[in-house]
Amino acid sequence: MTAALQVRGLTTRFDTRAGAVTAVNDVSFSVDPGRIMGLVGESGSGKSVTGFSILGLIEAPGRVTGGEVLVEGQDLRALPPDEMRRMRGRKVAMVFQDPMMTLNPVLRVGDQMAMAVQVHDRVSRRAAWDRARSALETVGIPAPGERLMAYPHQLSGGMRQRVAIATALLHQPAVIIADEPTTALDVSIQGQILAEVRRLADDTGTAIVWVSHDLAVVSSLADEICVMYAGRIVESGPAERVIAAPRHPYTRGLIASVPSSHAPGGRLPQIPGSTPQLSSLPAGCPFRPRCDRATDLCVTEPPRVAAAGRTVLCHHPLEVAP
Ligand SMILES: Nc1ncnc2c1ncn2[C@@H]1O[C@H](COP(=O)(O)OP(=O)(O)OP(=O)(O)O)[C@@H](O)[C@H]1O
Repeated sequence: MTAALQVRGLTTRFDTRAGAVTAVNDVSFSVDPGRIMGLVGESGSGKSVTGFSILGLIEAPGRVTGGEVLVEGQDLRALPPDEMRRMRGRKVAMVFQDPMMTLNPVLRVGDQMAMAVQVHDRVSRRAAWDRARSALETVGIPAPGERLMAYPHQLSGGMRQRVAIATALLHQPAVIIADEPTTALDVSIQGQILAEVRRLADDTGTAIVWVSHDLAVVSSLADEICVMYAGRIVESGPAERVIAAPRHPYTRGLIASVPSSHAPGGRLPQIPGSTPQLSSLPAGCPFRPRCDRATDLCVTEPPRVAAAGRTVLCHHPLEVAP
């Protein structure tokens, strides 16, 4: 099976006053059709920059300096800018934390979704509205005909985010990059949307990259997980295995700090220290100053991939029972 999305060696740098920083450093992963990949890590780890880099949306002072982004086998980075624009929205779509990044406040939902259809496809207005209606149905919006007539401000936050997801679905893209789309919503609405997203991946075969700092959300939704730290993927693998038996000390720390993994009222352990400044990363392993397993080797040598079948960027990965 051709992967819906294959990212190889993606590297993105920003030229800042403090010097050049590598916000995305040799990132590789692939997502098959209908699968959901959760990209997790603390704030500043490079998740959003990864998403924007895939979509070719990095602007100065940033630049994608290397790597390949294959969508259904086609390298987006090799496309001329106008073809890349055509791919965006059609083959690869993005959903943001704030749905108003996608929605136009002065247009009815139906009008703007129909316009989004007609940007790429020459179909009648009627056919475009029909497609908008069925996209709303796909994300579980009740009474879609009424919602099409509404303006965005007449909808609840959860409903607006569903409309943004439906808009991303209009052209049946191979890949959707969703950047913290449920973070601003209350927990029950978030749960409903996550269930719809799971169903739409299964039903439509769209591959989804779900960017989140919230490991609890990602573990309930994703098939695979990639954990980012300081611009690198430090651990990746099937979601249930990564959660049940993390091998990177950073992943273990993230899991331990998820509230649901503890008795109510108990104090949550936090990973000591804070995320490093990309402009002044320590030599060796960037996680070393926060790691209780670090040795002299970690001070001098950057870690390499240390496990077969599962990526773990660590000199001293945790052992797991076979
Ligand atoms: N416009 C920019 N100029 C300079 N550096 C940038 C810029 N955008 C991002 N960076 C660098 O890239 C790093 C990663 O940012 P990114 O937004 O991808 O983090 P994130 O993991 O998505 O965090 P969050 O969850 O807070 O959005 C930042 O810490 C910063 O060093």
